Amino acid sequence: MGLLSEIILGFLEPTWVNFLILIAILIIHKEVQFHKKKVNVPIVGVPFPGYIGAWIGALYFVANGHTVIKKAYQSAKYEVFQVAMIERMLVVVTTKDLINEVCTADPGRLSFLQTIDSDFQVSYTMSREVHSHIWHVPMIQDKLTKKAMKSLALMQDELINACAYALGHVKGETVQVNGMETFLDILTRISNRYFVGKPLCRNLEYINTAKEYAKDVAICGVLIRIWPDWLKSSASWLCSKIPKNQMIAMKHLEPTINQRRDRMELIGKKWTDKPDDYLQWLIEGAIKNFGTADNTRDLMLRLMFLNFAGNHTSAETFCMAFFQLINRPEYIQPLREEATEMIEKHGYNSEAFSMMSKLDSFLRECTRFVSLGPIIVTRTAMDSYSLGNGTVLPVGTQVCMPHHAVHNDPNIPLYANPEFDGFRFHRVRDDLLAKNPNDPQAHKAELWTSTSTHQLFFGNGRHPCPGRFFASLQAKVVLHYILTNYEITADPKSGYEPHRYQTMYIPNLHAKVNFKRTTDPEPGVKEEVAFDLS
Ligand code: HEM
Repeated sequence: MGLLSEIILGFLEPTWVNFLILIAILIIHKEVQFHKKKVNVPIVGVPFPGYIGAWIGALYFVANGHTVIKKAYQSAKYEVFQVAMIERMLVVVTTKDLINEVCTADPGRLSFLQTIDSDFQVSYTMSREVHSHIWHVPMIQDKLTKKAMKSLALMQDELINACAYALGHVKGETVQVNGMETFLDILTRISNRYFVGKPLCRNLEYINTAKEYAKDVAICGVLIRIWPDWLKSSASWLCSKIPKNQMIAMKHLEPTINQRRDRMELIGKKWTDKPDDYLQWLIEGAIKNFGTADNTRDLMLRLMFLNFAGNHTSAETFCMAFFQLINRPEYIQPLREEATEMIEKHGYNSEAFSMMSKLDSFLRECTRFVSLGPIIVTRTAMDSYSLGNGTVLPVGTQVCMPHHAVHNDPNIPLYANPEFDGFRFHRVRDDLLAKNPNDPQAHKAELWTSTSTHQLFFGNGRHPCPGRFFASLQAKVVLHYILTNYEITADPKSGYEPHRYQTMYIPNLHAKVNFKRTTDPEPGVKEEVAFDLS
């Protein structure tokens, strides 16, 4: 064996010396990054200036990121500040003008895609191609939203089955479930009814893979990005779950894709009852873009990207709102009454749900009050970028905005009283309607899906979430169904406050909820669930 191979193999041994070498590499790498991307604004959350202080600050930030950012924003001392994280510094802008500037900046200079690339290490996790040619993204807003609005019956059908399966369908029976796990199951199944259709959306192995994907990508993104480029490929060995899940997804999707391609070739335009789901739009999109849909793996990766972008975000948001409802049961009755009134008036369709102003307000208030993290809309400087106030961001600097602090800022008139007020946004619409009953825009003011410098939950500017209309409709439909068919009660042993660490707020993953079915099961659902379980 050559000397070089012996040295390399030596490094693979799990010894203390090798561990210390790795830590040294990590520290040197962080130091180099720190100096290359030095921004001349105050660093908050560090006990004292300098290198050691930044390390202590970074460790403190893991547990207290939310308070560090909130306190810095509330102090009103800084237009721009930065925080130390383990793998990098992060710049935060606080004024309305700077927030607007970053949101609307030229993506070639302050890039969203580069942020996704470095945060989730796309080349090692989701594949470079899916990320560099994103022809599948516009379909979310164009086709998926329209399809969901038009065919609510599909959502209802999947929901009835998923709830019967997860929450029980026997009248009078109480089932206790883990909230987050259950909502992730239900919402992933519903989304996949629109992504791939039946029967795949009820295949337990496929759904499990679709659920796991986002978590794996997020974890692996962190595990890989902390290392210098030359070590990333080796670090990606730690992430064997992603290729494994891609293989499982391929196992389930390939036969369906082949079958659809064959039918398209054979029947062509005369195929009148062809599926109308995201997978089909992908196949047709590939043919339109490249003249062929032969690259099955590419189609699978794009579909899994959709699962990455939509499942956990929707489930965490829903769960977070649900836990707040559990803490505030006085909202249940008014929400039920409004839903009944709107469905009686408009029928069970997307219009009725779009007119449930109290429900929309409640959901937005939950996401304002708790949220999924302290920061949002992170952008990476592609060249040296001067912000409007003169702050220079060197190449590679990440800049973001403190949306949770903004959403709780009493100086913004809409949030003058930042305490929880579930119908805050409903009243805005009500006031507008009282002033001008014929104003068709009044119903659309300050909706949950609105985006602005003071409503940043779904992003704002160049890259607002294209899935937000789908996610909003889905959350409303699911919440309405649960409120009309189950009695919900808190588990006295569970806490419903979110876990908060670094730049993430996650609903309490251990919290349980009791669901008591109050209505008879829908016809046929019992048999269908039994069949799906077999
Ligand atoms: C409540 C659930 C959701 C939340 C809170 C959420 C949040 C966000 C946010 C904040 C952004 C913008 C990030 C930025 O500007 O930096 C975003 C982008 C995105 N979201 Fe969502 N999202 C949700 C649901 C969904 C769903 C259901 C889908 C797909 C069906 C989706 C697909 C995407 C995609 C593809 C982007 C990137 C857009 C682009 O490249 O311009 N999201 N999401």
